[in-house]
Amino acid sequence: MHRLKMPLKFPFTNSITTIKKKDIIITELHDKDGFIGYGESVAFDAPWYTEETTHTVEYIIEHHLWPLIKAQQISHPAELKINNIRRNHMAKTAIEGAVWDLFAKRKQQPLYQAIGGTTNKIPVGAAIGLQSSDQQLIEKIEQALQQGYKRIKLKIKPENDLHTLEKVRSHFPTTPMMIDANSAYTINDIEHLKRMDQYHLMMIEQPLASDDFTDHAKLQQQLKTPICLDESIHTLADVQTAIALQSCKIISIKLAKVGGFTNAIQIHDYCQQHNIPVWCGGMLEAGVGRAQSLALATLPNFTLPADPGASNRYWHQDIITPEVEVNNGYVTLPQQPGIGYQVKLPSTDQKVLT
Ligand SMILES: O=C(O)CCC(=O)c1ccccc1C(=O)O
Ligand SMILES: [Mg+2]
Repeated sequence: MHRLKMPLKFPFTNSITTIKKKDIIITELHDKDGFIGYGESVAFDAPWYTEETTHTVEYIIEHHLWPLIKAQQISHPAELKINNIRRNHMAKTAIEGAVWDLFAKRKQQPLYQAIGGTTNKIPVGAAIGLQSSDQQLIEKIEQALQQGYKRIKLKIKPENDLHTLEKVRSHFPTTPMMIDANSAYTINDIEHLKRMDQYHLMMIEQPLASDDFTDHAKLQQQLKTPICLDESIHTLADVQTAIALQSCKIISIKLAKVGGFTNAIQIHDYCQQHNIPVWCGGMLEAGVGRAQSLALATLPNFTLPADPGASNRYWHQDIITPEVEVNNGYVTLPQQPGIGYQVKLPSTDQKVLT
């Protein structure tokens, strides 16, 4: 486990918190033949998005996950038995992602192909945090469009939301645009939220609480704008509940939320069978997590642009070479085995588990 601290280029603010730096754990998994797989913990240092933090991830890996898996004999990553550890999906992803990378490298295959991806060209969008003024927000959107991003996701919160959308839409009347509330509203805001229908947004992400499938269903019934669930979705059972209750029309899948590729693929397939489009949300990932999220987004039902874009959007310097680049709104994944990028890590703060 490599422990890194990476400062963001600029603070990223949502309805709950402001992120200025990330504490990241990169896992490095060795096999007896000398192959190396990498995984990433995308947890934050506080439990505002899910219950996990960088510290709980480190603890669970060292004291529970690694002891559980180190003697397991598997011939495919889907055989990994980690379900007797409840939840802790970010910790599991940091290990499971490394197992998949190692597996793909052993097969001499790009990770995206190993998981069943069908293209290496992924449309990506830009997520823009809350800004201190509308003018600043307009400038940030303009910059992102100039960098080639084709869809814009705005963080919102109840104060000023309609006013801001009015301003943004008057500057960018046709840009594909969506908003993410990170649970800032309640069902009592239903009349207020209905007024957002006039801004022809692609979706509103997670307007209500993360465990509130019934109120999301009530809201979706009255809202033309599609609801996308993010924080509500941790398991296939969550997806089944959301679809059965019609709590949303779109689902955001993140590896870290659902405990890795095997679960993410299952969720993707279920959504595809039920005509629910999915897209790959971002977690301000460093290079390893970014490459893995983008690999996931090559599955065929990821039909909407992904969050994870260019490395240099968030980082002064990423931990992979080459860095992830965006050209004309697309990331093109390399054809090298595994994640396809070289990982370069400082040798300073690491813990060896045997
Ligand atoms: O560009 C990104 O990585 C996505 C930014 C983002 O919206 C986000 C970042 C960190 C945690 C949660 C979220 C979210 O989608 O809610
Ligand atoms: Mg979100």
